[in-house]
Amino acid sequence: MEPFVEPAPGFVTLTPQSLSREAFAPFGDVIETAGRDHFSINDGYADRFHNLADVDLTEADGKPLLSIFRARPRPRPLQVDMMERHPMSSQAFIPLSDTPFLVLVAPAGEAPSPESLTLFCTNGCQGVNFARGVWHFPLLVEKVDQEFLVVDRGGPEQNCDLHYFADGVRGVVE
Ligand SMILES: NC(=O)N[C@@H](O)C(=O)O
Ligand code: NI
Repeated sequence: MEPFVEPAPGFVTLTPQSLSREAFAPFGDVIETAGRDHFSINDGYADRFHNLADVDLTEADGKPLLSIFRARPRPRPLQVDMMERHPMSSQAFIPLSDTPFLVLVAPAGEAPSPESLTLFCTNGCQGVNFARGVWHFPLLVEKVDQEFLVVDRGGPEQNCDLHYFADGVRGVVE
């Protein structure tokens, strides 16, 4: 797959905003228990926070996959030179430790511009589910390796489009 090449170099410094269900709604779901409906199960010995994300994995007989990613911190300042998307499915990242991480996204649709990037920081108790086609930068963990439960789609199709900016954009957190 030939990567897209952004015609005009962009240069933005990205400042993270706190992740919230409302702010992230254009990009997918926030996976958390705070403020979410739940009901008692197992004779009262557990609460079920039910159906927290739109898990969209069955396009063209896709197979739901459950994996663990161990992400390592990237050098800072981060040169954001690309974004990716999955046109056939959603992709969820649920942290296995209560450590904040960064989430860099752009709306689904045409190739992202530097100006269309939005950077979030989680509170350590949140995961995210990228809706189908939403542009995102690969996992951005802060200072230490961090593991995530990942729920995404398996199948023979090419389900990962890459978009490269012309000269990259600098930013994220120094
Ligand atoms: N490459 C891979 O399996 N995962 C990416 O899609 C990602 O968003 O981390
Ligand atoms: Ni991805």
